[in-house]
Amino acid sequence: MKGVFSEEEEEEGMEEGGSVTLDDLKKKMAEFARERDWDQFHSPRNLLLALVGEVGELSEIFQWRGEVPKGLPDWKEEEKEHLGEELSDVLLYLVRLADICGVDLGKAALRKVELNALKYPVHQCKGSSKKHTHYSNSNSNTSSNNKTSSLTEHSKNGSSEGL
Ligand SMILES: Nc1ccn([C@H]2C[C@H](O)[C@@H](COP(=O)(O)OP(=O)(O)OP(=O)(O)O)O2)c(=O)n1
Repeated sequence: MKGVFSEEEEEEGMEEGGSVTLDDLKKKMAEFARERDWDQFHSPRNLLLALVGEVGELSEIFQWRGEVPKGLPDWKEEEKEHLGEELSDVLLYLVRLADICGVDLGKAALRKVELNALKYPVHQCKGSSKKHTHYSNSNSNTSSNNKTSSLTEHSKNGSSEGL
């Protein structure tokens, strides 16, 4: 990875990946594209297609292997390295797509986690992998409008500060 990170970034620990933020990746991708005069190619549609292509490459790694144990204990180092590369391609295109579309991905994802928690209340779905529609008769917060207003109420109560 030498040469990819500035001295400052290496000191901050970005080289080790420990403290990398979505904002760091967004800036890296913007710089990567600008340096190559590739902003012209990084349109929403192109980035979406590139993202889907990389999801396909990621899927190929697992294709035909059957279920694999968590942590991938039997995989060779080079197989895990390859997996890391494909996961990264997906993440990088996703971060770039969000940036080009003017979406704050970190903020949107945190908000989505809150919405998910409202859609899947612990007391209703603990230990069950059923889709939220399974609970829709007993849960009035299933329409998207209701979800949003519930989230707003939730935020007002101070449970989702900063979202
Ligand atoms: N127009 C492009 C082309 C590439 N990349 C960056 C983002 C991805 O992280 C990576 C994708 O590069 P490749 O298209 O070469 O795909 P792979 O790295 O998967 O290589 P290959 O398809 O040979 O397996 O490079 C980019 O930002 N914009």
